[in-house]
Amino acid sequence: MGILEKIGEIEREIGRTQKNKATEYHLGLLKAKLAKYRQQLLEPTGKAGAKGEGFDVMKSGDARVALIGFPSVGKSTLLNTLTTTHSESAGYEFTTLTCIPGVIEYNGANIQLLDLPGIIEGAAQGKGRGRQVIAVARTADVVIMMLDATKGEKQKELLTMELESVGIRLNRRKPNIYFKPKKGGGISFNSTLTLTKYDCTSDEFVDVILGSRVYMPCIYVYNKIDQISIEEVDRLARKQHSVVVSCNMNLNLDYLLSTTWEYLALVRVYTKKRGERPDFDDGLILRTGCTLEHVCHKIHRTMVSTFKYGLVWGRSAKYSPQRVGIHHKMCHDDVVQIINK
Ligand SMILES: Nc1nc2c(ncn2[C@@H]2O[C@H](COP(=O)(O)OP(=O)(O)OP(=O)(O)O)[C@@H](O)[C@H]2O)c(=O)[nH]1
Ligand SMILES: [K+]
Ligand SMILES: [Mg+2]
Repeated sequence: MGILEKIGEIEREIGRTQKNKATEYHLGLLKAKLAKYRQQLLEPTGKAGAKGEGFDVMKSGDARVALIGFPSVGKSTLLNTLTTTHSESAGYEFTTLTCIPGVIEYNGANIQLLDLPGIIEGAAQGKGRGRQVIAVARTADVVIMMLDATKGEKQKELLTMELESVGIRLNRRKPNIYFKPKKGGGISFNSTLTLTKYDCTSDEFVDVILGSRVYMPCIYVYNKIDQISIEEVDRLARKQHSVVVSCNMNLNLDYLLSTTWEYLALVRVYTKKRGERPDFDDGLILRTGCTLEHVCHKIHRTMVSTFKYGLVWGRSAKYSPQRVGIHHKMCHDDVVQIINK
């Protein structure tokens, strides 16, 4: 019998079995068996699979967020709640076997949210399809590490180690160092600031030398808070970079969205024509720290060459409107009018 048939058989048996105290143990065994077979589906088979096909999904929208976590923490439930896409969610592990993209609309931006298979210890070495999952995470602008609030802190440590082992640095700043190889061998390095003993650890230095490191913002999302005490919720909510939610009960998901927006570091800027009202239905989505030059580029590639000055209303303006040059830094929800030569 093939794996798929075995899976089908167990699923049918689970479907037939009434849920009650007497069958609880038996159902548990069935789910464990199901998870085992589903995990085998994830394992690379034969030569072709050894390399493992990637989960390449086209990038779309203004930014990308990847969902990383152990099996059954509720990743698919989150995707189902926040987007119109459906991803199978169920009470057994390895329900999701591939990458499923959905879209969150927030502040006028389209944010691509990627549901992924659960990863397990050893993922970075290729266990499950861990490598492929992690490869997708690398392409994201923000990682949401989903954790089961009813389980210990161990999951966070293990996942962080898996990601670290392949060069993904979470919530850490890229050290301010650059280097160039010297002609006669060796390297010379330089810092953009004066280094003190504490500015850069030897590990960070190795990171810079080896390159291929990615520094990513990460939100630790503790799901299933409906299952824990209020004191415990409070404790988890106070942790750095953490948000507590219940995907099933729709608790605190608004806060998760606003935190995601903040970590994505996006801003929305509106444009207006002379004598007209701003078009509040159609903002431009840019990165925090962008200047009027970025805005011009976003409107049209030739805009910069004809730019004379800008008029800005909003938080970046000292008074409204303020006449500004091309290097003016924009704030979220600013309105700008561009005057051409
Ligand atoms: N109590 C509780 N259960 C939840 C919550 N969110 C999800 N679940 C349950 O957790 C189980 C797993 O949910 P999934 O969405 O399939 O989890 P997943 O992380 O996508 O799982 P895999 O794809 O197998 O890795 C399901 O039975 C969900 O109903 C929550 O907020 N509270
Ligand atoms: K599951
Ligand atoms: Mg899933």
